[in-house]
Amino acid sequence: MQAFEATSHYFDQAAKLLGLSENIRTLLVTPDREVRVEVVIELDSGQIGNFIGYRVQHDNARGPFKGGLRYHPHVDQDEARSLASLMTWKTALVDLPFGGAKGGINCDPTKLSRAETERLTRRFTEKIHDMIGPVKDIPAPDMGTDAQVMAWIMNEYGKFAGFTPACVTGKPVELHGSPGREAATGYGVAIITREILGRLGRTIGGSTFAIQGYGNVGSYTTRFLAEQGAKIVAVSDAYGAVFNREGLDVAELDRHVAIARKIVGFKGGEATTNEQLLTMPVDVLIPAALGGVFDKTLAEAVQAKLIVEAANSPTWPEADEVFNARGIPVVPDILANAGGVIVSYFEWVQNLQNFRWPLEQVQREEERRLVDAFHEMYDIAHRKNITMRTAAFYRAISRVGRAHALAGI
Ligand SMILES: NC(=O)C1=CN([C@@H]2O[C@H](COP(=O)(O)OP(=O)(O)OC[C@H]3O[C@@H](n4cnc5c(N)ncnc54)[C@H](O)[C@@H]3O)[C@@H](O)[C@H]2O)C=CC1
Ligand SMILES: O=C(O)CCC(=O)C(=O)O
Repeated sequence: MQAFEATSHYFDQAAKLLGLSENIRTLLVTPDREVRVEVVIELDSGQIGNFIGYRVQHDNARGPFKGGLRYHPHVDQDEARSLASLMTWKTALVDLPFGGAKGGINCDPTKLSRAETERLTRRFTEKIHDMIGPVKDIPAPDMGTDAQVMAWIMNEYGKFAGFTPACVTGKPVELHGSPGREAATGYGVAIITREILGRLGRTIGGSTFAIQGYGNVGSYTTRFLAEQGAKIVAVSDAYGAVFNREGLDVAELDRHVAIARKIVGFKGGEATTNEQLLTMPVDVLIPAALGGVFDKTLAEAVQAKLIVEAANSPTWPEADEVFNARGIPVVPDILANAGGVIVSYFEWVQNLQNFRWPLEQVQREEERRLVDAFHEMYDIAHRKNITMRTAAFYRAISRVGRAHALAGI
């Protein structure tokens, strides 16, 4: 099974409950537009570097296409299609006036210099500039990209369209970005974790956590949970993992990562592996790195009592069934990590209005939207006796379906 098939499987589970006809299901599941471009740059060595970039625009019934750009060696058309579809359901679930898109470049950003990354980003923007823009499609950061990459996109896009900060979100705060966007996804994961634990009669302070991935999402999630008294017993990145039964000192860990650029070598815990981290006996397991992490075998070995999907698509459908059968609740990606796109929406609004919101307002509004969406989803799941994932898709599909019906074809 490939990524888009997995996302479509989750879509189908909820679409059946909604009683949608085959034609409407096809309309909702099929991407609107898919672009694949060759991106050729000169490498620092003087050699030519050939890369392939993608942008998939899934659905725009509720507003402009919206979604991140990923720089990673696994990026391909199918992954972009799957992630674009997830963005449609994510923006609808938290009721943003956007559709869904996703894209990226098949490359290893850890092997590119800053100058090479800039040339790659500018050339990719040049290739797709006619399909993006503030009322068409608004990219944002995802794995392997950050505020600097977004600044280059804004600058390159401006060469074609004039000064247009709302063409991309997740920009540096000094360059029309929003306060709170960098931390927004992790901040949201911590809020959602607090809410689900509350529903289960538990607290962040009384729970242990293992977190896979220590990039933007994983590290901010860890910090916000630690601030609320969480015992973080294990974290990992692409190079390895660290474990401390008594709880890691997160401030110390951050000091180590700031210098070493990786978790490996941190003295405040024992070295361990990603595989061990995923099967540790913790209260809450938070995948915050790649997709496709949990297959059936791993799902059977997981000992956590709750999973909060900070990463996109970490769970294959057969693993989802195992978690369900084992009574392990899974908070789905399209809600758990929606804080990022919520604050992207605030950034877009601020850019369109040439106005700046303070951080407190951004965080307050992010929290309100997430808390409302969480309890709405949780209540649907409870009432209909379905998983939180199916309830989330159910709510999102009904909103997108209604928009299509009202707009007409
Ligand atoms: N950046 C954002 O605002 C949002 C990101 N997401 C999702 O969150 C996930 C992480 O994204 P970011 O934190 O932005 O990426 P990032 O590039 O900042 O960090 C990725 C982290 O994952 C680690 N990693 C990579 N391969 C790994 C492996 N095999 N095992 C363990 N760790 C591994 C990397 O070393 C790094 O620590 C992705 O699934 C992304 O789609 C979702 C919503 C918004
Ligand atoms: O902030 C955004 O527009 C999208 C972030 C993203 O790619 C995601 O939520 O998966």
